[in-house]
Amino acid sequence: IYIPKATNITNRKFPSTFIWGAATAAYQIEGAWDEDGKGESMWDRFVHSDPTHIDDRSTGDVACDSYHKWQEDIELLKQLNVKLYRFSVAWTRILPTGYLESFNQAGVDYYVNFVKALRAAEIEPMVTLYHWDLPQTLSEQGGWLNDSTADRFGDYARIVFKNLGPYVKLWATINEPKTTCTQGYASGEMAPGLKLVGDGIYQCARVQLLAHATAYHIYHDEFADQGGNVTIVIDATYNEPLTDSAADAEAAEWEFEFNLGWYANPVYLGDWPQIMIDRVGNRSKAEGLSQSRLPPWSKDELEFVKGTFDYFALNMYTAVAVNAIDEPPIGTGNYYLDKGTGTSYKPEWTPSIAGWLYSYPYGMRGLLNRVWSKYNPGSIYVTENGWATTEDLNDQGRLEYLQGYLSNMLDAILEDGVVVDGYTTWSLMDNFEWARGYTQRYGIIDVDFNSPNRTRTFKDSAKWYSQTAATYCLVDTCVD
Ligand SMILES: CCCCCCCCCCCCC/C=C/[C@@H](O)[C@@H](N)CO[C@@H]1O[C@H](CO)[C@H](O)[C@H](O)[C@H]1O
Repeated sequence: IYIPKATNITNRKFPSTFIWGAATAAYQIEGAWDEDGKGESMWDRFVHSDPTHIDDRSTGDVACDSYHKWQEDIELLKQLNVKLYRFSVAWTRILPTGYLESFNQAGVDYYVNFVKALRAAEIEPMVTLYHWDLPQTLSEQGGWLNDSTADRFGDYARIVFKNLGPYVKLWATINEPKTTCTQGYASGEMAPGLKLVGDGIYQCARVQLLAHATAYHIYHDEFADQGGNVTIVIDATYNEPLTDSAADAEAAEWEFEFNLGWYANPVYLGDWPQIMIDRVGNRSKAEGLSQSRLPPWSKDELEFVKGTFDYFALNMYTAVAVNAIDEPPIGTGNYYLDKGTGTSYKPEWTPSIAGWLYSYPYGMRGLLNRVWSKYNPGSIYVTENGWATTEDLNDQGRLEYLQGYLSNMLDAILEDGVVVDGYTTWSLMDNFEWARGYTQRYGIIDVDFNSPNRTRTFKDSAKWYSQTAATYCLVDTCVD
């Protein structure tokens, strides 16, 4: 793949208050899948039950071995000059079955030691409570289709808040609920591998939002004295109309609402986006259903979910070109048909080795502006942003992607007045990339998965990022 040089990189400095960071997730880096009392998660079951679920037949059983190498990881963060580390807690280390009776002190001790060590290194922990590794026991009872999973999530969140809370000020409840619902409960590409693209996909969204709100209220009702901030992590694309037509502009708006709005609207504004209520409702009715496949909220639920944010956590990687299409035929209910849009990528955007990820740096500025003006969140953290490559220490393509996206982020901050307080690049190091196994690398630090030691080596992008985090400058020399 030819990757052109990024152009027009700003030589202005980031504000001195901006926080540079890196991100990971428990299942993708920890390994030690059954050690020290940890229970089985739905990802453990997914990879073990059928190796063909994963492109290279690999697992996260060992991954980066960060469960044992966490002190080394903190040294890497220090060398990177970052002041923020976003990582996730494995639910099954704390509650191996998801139920309180299975409480595992060793899991709590592990993470308490970890956040204490981060603080000692002057690195702020940003803790994600759930990054896709649901306890298998709960998954067998319906997982994110079962309303009671929201209560189990509350039980788990309370334990983590109580024990880690003295050391943590930034919390994220659930990572990318949309990806779980679309790929775990609809395409079946991710755990738990279900294909419920008509109704389960919508119920999954509802239960995850209830779980998020449950944790948010527990924090603010019971642990307000800790003074931290809680939100949900939502992933989004920048949706650019394919052409200048009014129809494509409207389609891009629908695409936005059926993706980001699906999760952000209930939390930031209240209720599902109106276009989803209308389109799924009308299509459900035409299918002869008595109720919309998009489950309506009760009045109490609406109030419970609305306003459950202290900042906006945004995962942003790619842009998508959107076009209007003829109304899809009524038949079997399907989220993708409900959406009523066509998606593609523009030829001038640069492809990565991941089929879904194209580089269009302006998309970062465009999306930040949209999120800022639509949801008025007060503060945004970009909690994931990164580039897929094969294994390569000379990752100039990643460096240029990050430079371009961060340059546009700075334009949003300085030119447009968007408040972006911090950034955690995806990822600190190469890791288990879900259904892609180890075939796609997102780390700025290389991990040698063939060595028992899981040797870590700075790539070119990590060298550049550590300089940037130290100087607040994306190029060699900046003006103040
Ligand atoms: C002929 C062309 C057809 C084009 C079809 C276009 C379809 C557009 C679909 C856009 C899909 C965007 C999906 C984006 C998903 C990401 O936000 C999500 N995968 C990111 O999740 C994080 O990914 C990281 C790297 O993949 C990492 O794995 C992390 O754990 C995730 O949180």
